[in-house]
Amino acid sequence: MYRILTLNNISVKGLDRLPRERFETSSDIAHPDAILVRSADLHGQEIPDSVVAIGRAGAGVNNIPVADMTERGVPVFNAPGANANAVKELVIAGLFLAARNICPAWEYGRGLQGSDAELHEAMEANKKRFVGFELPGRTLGVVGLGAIGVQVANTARALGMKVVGFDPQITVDAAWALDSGVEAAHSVGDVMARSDMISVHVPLLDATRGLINASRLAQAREGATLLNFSRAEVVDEADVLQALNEERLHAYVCDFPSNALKDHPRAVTLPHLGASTHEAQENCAIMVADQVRDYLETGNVRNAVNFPDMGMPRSGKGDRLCVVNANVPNMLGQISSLLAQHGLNIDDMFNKAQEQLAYTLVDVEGQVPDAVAEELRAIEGVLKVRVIS
Ligand SMILES: NC(=O)C1=CN([C@@H]2O[C@H](COP(=O)(O)OP(=O)(O)OC[C@H]3O[C@@H](n4cnc5c(N)ncnc54)[C@H](O)[C@@H]3O)[C@@H](O)[C@H]2O)C=CC1
Ligand SMILES: O=C(O)C(=O)COP(=O)(O)O
Repeated sequence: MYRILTLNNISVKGLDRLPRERFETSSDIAHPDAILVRSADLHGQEIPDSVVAIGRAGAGVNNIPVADMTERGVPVFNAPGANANAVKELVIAGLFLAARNICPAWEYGRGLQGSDAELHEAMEANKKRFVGFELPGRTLGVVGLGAIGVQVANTARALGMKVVGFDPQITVDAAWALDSGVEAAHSVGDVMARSDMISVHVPLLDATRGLINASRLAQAREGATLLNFSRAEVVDEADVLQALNEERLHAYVCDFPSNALKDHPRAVTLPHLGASTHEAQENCAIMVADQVRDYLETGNVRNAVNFPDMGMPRSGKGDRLCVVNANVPNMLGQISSLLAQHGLNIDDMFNKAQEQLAYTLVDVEGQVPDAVAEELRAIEGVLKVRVIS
């Protein structure tokens, strides 16, 4: 029986992928084999030694201590693209919110008082305060052309916008998926300078913290709109507030309220709703539950941010050894010699490395005694050993 600790609401459609006879899932489990999580912050929390996998039912993994998990030989899975449409739809809504001044106009409408005739007179007299602009012909700048950025760029093109995009590490798949009318910018500053509206879709990393700051905002067009549905920290909040107050920015639409921002008349702060659709929650939970289940039951890896993708069919004759080790010379040699010393014949073997870590699947003929697994664990550089019967 595998024990899965769930933090946050994980869609039941995902949990249903874990058969009850082999998986116990609960928000209260001691010594779990795996953790399923959404946005709960695991930094500084004790992650039990029993944990061999973490699944993030979503895209961003900045709430998980990935480097620590890598050192422990624990893969961190996510669900790339599974919530991209949901985020894209909210970003497109954000373009309209800003372009047509919908939030302040709605607030004005709600604040009207008097008879219907008085309301009518007041609104007709005041609607000029909320005159907006239309999207066709305007330029949207997209920073980060991954799963979400590509969809935002393509939809903006379909709405008649010009689009410029910047992503120094765009994948071949993303480049193929991108509308051919999207123009390449050569830096974030270039995006800022060429765009009427800018939307940021990068992960939160040391390199992207404060990516949009005073100097980048100084490169933006007068009256530009900034949208941030990635992470609050990607944008320097004080610098954005200053740009809003100096009316250099028309609006800031984001998914991250703060005390400084939430009441600003030209900030729209949604409560981290980007992925909050039934569809996205289900897609993410199903994808990540399948991946974690596969890893626990077969050792195969799909979509781990810190492990190489690996799949090897079971040879069917004996146990499977899953060894996570440092990516240094002679690890495979040591593993196979130790198995040979104990008379364990290797039936099939697959090894792949990613950065400082390597992962090895070994199907042996017969069973791997506990003592052999312990000897493997004692090899310097071996981080994790599992035996799957
Ligand atoms: N508001 C919400 O509810 C949600 C927020 N997100 C956030 O959006 C982020 C992006 O999500 P996806 O598009 O699914 O991820 P992704 O991994 O498919 O795309 C991210 C892209 O950003 C690019 N990138 C990294 N550093 C960059 C830089 N300095 N300049 C330009 N591009 C850079 C990468 O090369 C990659 O192509 C997530 O990491 C997460 O933080 C994701 C889903 C929901
Ligand atoms: O997928 C992401 O990165 C998100 O930010 C979505 O977060 P959530 O799962 O809605 O708490």
